[in-house]
Amino acid sequence: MGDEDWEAEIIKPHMPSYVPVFEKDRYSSGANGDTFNRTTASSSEMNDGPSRRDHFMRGGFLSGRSMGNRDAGESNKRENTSTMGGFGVGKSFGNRGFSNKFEEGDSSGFWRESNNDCEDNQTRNRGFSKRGDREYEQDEGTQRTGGPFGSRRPVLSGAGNGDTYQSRSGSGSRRGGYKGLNEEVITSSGKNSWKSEAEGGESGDTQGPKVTYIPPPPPEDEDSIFAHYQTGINFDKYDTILVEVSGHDAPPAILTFEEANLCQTLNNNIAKAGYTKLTPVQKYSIPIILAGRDLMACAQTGSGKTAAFLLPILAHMMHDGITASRFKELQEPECIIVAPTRELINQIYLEARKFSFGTCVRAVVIYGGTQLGYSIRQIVQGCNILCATPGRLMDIIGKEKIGLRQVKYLVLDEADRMLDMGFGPEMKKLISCPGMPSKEQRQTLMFSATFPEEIQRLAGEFLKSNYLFVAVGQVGGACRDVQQTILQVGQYSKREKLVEILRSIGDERTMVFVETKKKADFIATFLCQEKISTTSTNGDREQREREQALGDFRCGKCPVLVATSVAARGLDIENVQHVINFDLPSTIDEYVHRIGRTGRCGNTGRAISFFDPESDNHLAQPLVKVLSDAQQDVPAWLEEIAFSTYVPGFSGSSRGNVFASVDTRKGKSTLNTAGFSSSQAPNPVDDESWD
Ligand SMILES: Nc1ncnc2c1ncn2[C@@H]1O[C@H](COP(=O)(O)OP(=O)(O)OP(=O)(O)O)[C@@H](O)[C@H]1O
Repeated sequence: MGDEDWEAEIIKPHMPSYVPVFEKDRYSSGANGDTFNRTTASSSEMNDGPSRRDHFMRGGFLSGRSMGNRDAGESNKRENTSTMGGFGVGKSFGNRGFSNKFEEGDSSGFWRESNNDCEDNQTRNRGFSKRGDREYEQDEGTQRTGGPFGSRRPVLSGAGNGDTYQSRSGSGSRRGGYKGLNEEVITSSGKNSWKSEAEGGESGDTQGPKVTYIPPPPPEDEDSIFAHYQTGINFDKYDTILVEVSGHDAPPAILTFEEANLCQTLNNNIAKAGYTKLTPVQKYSIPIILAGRDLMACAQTGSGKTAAFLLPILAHMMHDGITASRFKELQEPECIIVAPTRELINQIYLEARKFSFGTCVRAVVIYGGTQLGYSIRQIVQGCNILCATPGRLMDIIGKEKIGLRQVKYLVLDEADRMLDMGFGPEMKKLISCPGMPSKEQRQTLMFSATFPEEIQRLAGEFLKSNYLFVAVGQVGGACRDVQQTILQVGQYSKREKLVEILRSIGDERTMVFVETKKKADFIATFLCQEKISTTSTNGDREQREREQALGDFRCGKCPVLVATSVAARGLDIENVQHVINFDLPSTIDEYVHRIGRTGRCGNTGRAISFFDPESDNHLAQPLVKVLSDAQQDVPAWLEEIAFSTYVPGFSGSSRGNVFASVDTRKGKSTLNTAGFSSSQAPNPVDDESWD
């Protein structure tokens, strides 16, 4: 595939100038061989017949009927030349503009490692994230070795940034905004130095253009604040999901919002938000948080975890009174919420703003890729709930724009991500910051749909020893409202298959996940060329572009969003009916989060994943488990691959890398058919295990 002519494939489409230019030699070797005009799907894909392997049944894999998406027709509903320009609204790609040099004048040592938000951290993960964000690792690989598109040079032309190659940094750093520990900059003095995005951006450091982006303010009218989508037909089925609470003296669950005894304003806001009934995670978490207990809660994607922590925190704040006022010079928020991506933290902020509507509680959001001065101005106007991505939060703390002494609630959303090798060090620094109340003095709350055991152990450092653990359904399990299909598609057939599926889908909103940032751009351009209205978001795009892309997708202007894992977690977008894993992620947890962008809040959705036996075999076994546990059909060929790559002891015992099946304090566990655990041996949380 080395001599594919990529330029020939990306013939100048009738698109606005914003679409990135793909230079021939930068894609020419096409290492992934993703040839556009190939016609045949993998023949094995046609063979996923109903045969079953008894050994899999014995091995704990449930079998269903074979499946496969054969119904992808040739409908051309998506064809719409007038919308081709959906991808890439705004400026050209690549000219990201933050300094990646860290010459922080702040004295504290930890600033040396401070960095920016989610993706900054994810970028920083490259090379040492245990859980592997292929987007970033792959991108770095691309820089070094030619990567999936066979380029030795940066792929997207960066207007004006010169694309200076730095040996240890990924593309993101050059394009601004995505730097991290591995983005060392050698200063003129010859010393290594580190500079936060904010520093570079605000100080006008020559390493990159200033970050001047000020996000548009969200609509202020009540209708917009309380806009919501309808719960789906399966919302009531949530009641049948089993819940396990572990830890001592757990308060009983509540069954209705009334039982929570919230103040009238909160109740009004809940009603205006269209919430009439609690979801299981809310039934259990709200009383636990109201009782002042620390909590680690794990519940399926789209099942209302955000309100599960926001409502009781707000209730406490309303009850106890708040101290922050717009007239105070140093703002001291009572609550800090952190999440791994800019878009997700913005979404959480909007939820906080909704539920605190008409109260004296003021929520503020700050995240990377926006002007630091803007973040500061938001804070100084009064800040009770600070929603932040980690990098921007540490920048603001370092600049002494907030004090931490009043922090009573620390929330880690997508907590397993926040504690992994990428963000974990940052979080550890946060809890060690001067003024931050100790874990005994604050309430710490962690939420996610996945919670690997090793991450649960790390969490002990953040939580009081008597924290409660709530598991709704199967921890790490996929949402059952998502119909999952795995197709065997070799890398050379993926694009053709994607187009076939998208054409059969018509205008239904679809998220397409790919492995690398550059591939996201490329596939989006390719789809536009195919007259499928598409936009794209990934860590190489400027924040303004990311928000524009998400906005275009949300409002339906572009029904297809091509994204990297940056969009895998937390995003709650109405009416996403399909998720397509063009590339499977490197971990099964990421798969669970990705497909959770559809099938939310009782609605149904579909997820189609391209399984490439050349690269995805390591996922066969966990995939079979996830499919089986979610009562989905398991293709025979997938079982076969899973069996041939069988790892003894995998099934349910030491998930570690597969399922955090239970509260780790209970020891190794097995899952019964209902998805609940039985403890076998004590394995207390190891407070010392963080390193
Ligand atoms: N009790 C409820 N009644 C009606 N709608 C609800 C209720 N709770 C939450 N929702 C809605 O359900 C959707 C999903 O909620 P949310 O984003 O909090 O899910 P989540 O569990 O955090 O998902 P993820 O794991 O993907 O982050 C949101 O639109 C939210 O407003």
